[in-house]
Amino acid sequence: MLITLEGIDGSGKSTLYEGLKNRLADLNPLFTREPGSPYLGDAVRRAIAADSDPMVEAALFVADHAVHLADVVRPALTKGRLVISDRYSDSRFAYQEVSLAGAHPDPHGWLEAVHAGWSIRPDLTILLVLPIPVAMSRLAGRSEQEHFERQEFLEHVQKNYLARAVHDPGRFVLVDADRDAETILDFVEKSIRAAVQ
Ligand SMILES: Nc1ncnc2c1ncn2[C@@H]1O[C@H](COP(=O)(O)OP(=O)(O)OP(=O)(O)O)[C@@H](O)[C@H]1O
Ligand SMILES: Cc1cn([C@H]2C[C@H](O)[C@@H](COP(=O)(O)O)O2)c(=O)[nH]c1=O
Repeated sequence: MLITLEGIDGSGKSTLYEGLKNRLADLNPLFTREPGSPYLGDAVRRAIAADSDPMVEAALFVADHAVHLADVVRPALTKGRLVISDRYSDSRFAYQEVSLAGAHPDPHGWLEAVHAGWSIRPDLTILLVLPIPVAMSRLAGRSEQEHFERQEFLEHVQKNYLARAVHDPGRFVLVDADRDAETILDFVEKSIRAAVQ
C-alpha cells in the first residue's frame, strides 16, 4: 500500500513524517520522500535553490519521481511493504500548475500526460490543510527561504490541493493542521491503521 503526505510548505509534513516513524514501527513501513531520489534528489534541490526556469524545475521533479518509483517505491510495493512518502505526485499538480503558468500553455494537461501510464496512484493521501498566514509565520523562522514560500503562491497551491481532494474524495483524508502536533499525529496514525487493515 502506498500512502502519501501532502500539504503546503510549513504545513507540518516533516514533523508528522518523523512522528509516524515511531508510531507505526510495528507495521515496518518504508519511509521515503520527494524530492530526494537516489542520485537525482540533490540536483532537484540545487535547481530549487537556484530559482531555475520553471520548465527545467518541473522536468527535474518528474525525473526525480521516475527514479523514486523505479528504485524505491515500486520494489518496496512489489515486496508487499507499506510505503509512506513525504510528498509525491500531488505536489507536482499542486505546485507546478502554479509555477508553470505562463511558461506552458496547459500545465495541468502536461502534468497529466507526463504521469499517465507509468506512475503509481497512491492508495491514501493525507492532506495537511493550514491557513496561509499560519504557514507563513511558521516559515518565517527558517534561515533559508525557497522561492515557493510566498503567500500568494502558497494560496494557489493549497487551492489546487483542495480541488484535487474534491475530485478524488475516496483517496484523500483532510487534516486540520492548525492543531498541536500530537493531536495531528494521533488522528493520522488512526487513519493509516484503519486503511491498512
Ligand atoms: N502542529 C504544529 N503546530 C505548530 N508548529 C508546528 C506544527 N507542526 C510543525 N510545526 C513547526 O512548523 C515549522 C514547519 O514544519 P515542518 O518542517 O514539519 O513543515 P513542512 O510541511 O515539512 O514544510 P516543508 O514542506 O516546507 O519542508 C517547523 O518549525 C515545525 O516545528
Ligand atoms: C515533490 C515536489 C516538491 N515541490 C516543492 C515543494 C517544496 O517547496 C519544495 C521541496 O519540498 P520539501 O518538502 O520542502 O522538502 O519543492 C514541487 O514544487 N513539486 C514537486 O513535485
